[in-house]
Amino acid sequence: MKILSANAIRKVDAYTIEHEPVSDYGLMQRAAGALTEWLLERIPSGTHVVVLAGSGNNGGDALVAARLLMLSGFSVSTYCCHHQVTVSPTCIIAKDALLAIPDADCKEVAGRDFFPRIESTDWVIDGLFGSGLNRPLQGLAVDCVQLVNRSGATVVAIDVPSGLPTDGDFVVDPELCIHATYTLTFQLPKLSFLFAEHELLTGEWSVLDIGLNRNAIENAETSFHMITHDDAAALLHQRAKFAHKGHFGHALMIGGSRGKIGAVVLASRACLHSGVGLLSVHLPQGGELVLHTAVPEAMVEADQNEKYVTHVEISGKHNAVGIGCGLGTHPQTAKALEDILTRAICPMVIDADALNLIATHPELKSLLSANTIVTPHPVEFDRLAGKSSSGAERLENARQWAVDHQCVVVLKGAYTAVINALGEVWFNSTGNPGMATAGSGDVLTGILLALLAQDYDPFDAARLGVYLHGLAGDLASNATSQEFLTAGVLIDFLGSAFKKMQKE
Ligand SMILES: NC(=O)C1=CN([C@@H]2O[C@H](COP(=O)(O)OP(=O)(O)OC[C@H]3O[C@@H](n4cnc5c(N)ncnc54)[C@H](O)[C@@H]3O)[C@@H](O)[C@H]2O)[C@@H](O)CC1
Ligand SMILES: Nc1ncnc2c1ncn2[C@@H]1O[C@H](COP(=O)(O)OP(=O)(O)O)[C@@H](O)[C@H]1O
Ligand SMILES: [K+]
Repeated sequence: MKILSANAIRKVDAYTIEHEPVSDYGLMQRAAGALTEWLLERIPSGTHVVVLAGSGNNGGDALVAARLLMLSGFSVSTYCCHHQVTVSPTCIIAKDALLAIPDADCKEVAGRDFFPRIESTDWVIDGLFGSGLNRPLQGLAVDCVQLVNRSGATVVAIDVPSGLPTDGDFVVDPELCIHATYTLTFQLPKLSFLFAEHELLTGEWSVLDIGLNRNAIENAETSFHMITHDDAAALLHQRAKFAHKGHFGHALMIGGSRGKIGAVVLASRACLHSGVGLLSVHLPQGGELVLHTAVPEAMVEADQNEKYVTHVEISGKHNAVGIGCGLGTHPQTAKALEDILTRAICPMVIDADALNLIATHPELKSLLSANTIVTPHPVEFDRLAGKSSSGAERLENARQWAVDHQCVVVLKGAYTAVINALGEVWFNSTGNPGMATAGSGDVLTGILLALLAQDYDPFDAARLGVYLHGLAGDLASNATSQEFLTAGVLIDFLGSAFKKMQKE
């Protein structure tokens, strides 16, 4: 699923109006119709609704919704905050249609004295600004936003919470933006909804289909996508009837240090449960018995050192290497990492402490082979690339890093971003906060290693892997709870996640 910029959406909008039997106002009615349908299923009957309409088409949507809610029997008070001298022609049509209803309550807000009174039991429909916002809010709009935010009312933002830039192209002061309970956005998700700092502003968001032209969407250029179930399912390889374990690769997992053997155990278990043919694990000698006991399916290559990894034999027998889980950052481990990066010729996934070592030994970056997968969480990424002051800035830095190092960057989070060496970004759509628990990143590394060993293209492996990982988390939390989720439980649900991806 594409994520389009405000500008691209405007073009799709215009194309739809030009090529389909629908006018500007017709499209607005469709949008407001979808919105009202959503609202009617949720607003308790008898609720007083306050509608705030700006002077653009977002305001027009709000005015059409106000009319539809009135016709459905709701008590609706509408306030027009015309922050511009020119009001959009479609917005004027919508307003005239509202005023044509007997008893329509529609007031102009000419200053603070005209502001509505908002009760905490009210529902507010925010149609002040949508995708046309091009700068931070000022003046009366700010006062209006703050009135809404302090009211305690349930707030439904149309398309985008007013004050939030659709593409995340400027940093928003939360005081200058609507804090929506729900955001109902049209047709496609918006980039700025995917940054952690905007959760307070968007609340729970969902996408409403308003039937914009499919061809126009297909032809629109963008670097941003969301991974859907169908996208991920299409990447899954089918297994041949006569396949044997040699067809599914021999992976080498390198990790663990004293006190952190569990990380490599989790990653190894996840790898074995993700279809790998053979798995060898290289870990400090002290962890050998633990690994044999916890993961009997794996072969163990113990390091000469008891507590940390110091030297790994890299041979041609391995199809993929994973390194980093619980690895520690001992100087001798840094040397071993340098040696591995120099000699390994197969695809690699690099996580956790291996990334921390690269951050403290930047000369190692030049040893990364093309299409290596790196899986930093935001703090690890900032160590690698320098601090970012916002989610949007970190995403841009990660794109640049992927291009500069010709790597696949998996920037982990609630909407994990998988970025290829061209700077194209695919955001994951599965997963939940139950996965914010120790070791869930190790599970991801195990999955990715298994897919690489099975000869998946690294960018495909990363997209499929993050989707499966999040899906396992969703299935686990639905069957138990987010609180109950541990990395081990996540592995237990990997089987069901793969099953959901297979063709019926
Ligand atoms: N694209 C679509 O698919 C559809 C869009 N519709 C609605 O149209 C909206 C976009 O409408 P518009 O392009 O008219 O834009 P808006 O209604 O978002 O904004 C109106 C105008 O305000 C001005 N403005 C921007 N930032 C400002 C600021 N900080 N202070 C004061 N003025 C500012 C701009 O000149 C902008 O054009 C969408 O968000 C959506 O709600 C729907 O009506 C129909 C379908
Ligand atoms: N709120 C969340 N929603 C969805 N996924 C999440 C959330 N929090 C964490 N995750 C996922 O869990 C994993 C955590 O990885 P990481 O921080 O490396 O954990 P650890 O170091 O404990 O193994 C990532 O894949 C991340 O995307
Ligand atoms: K809005």
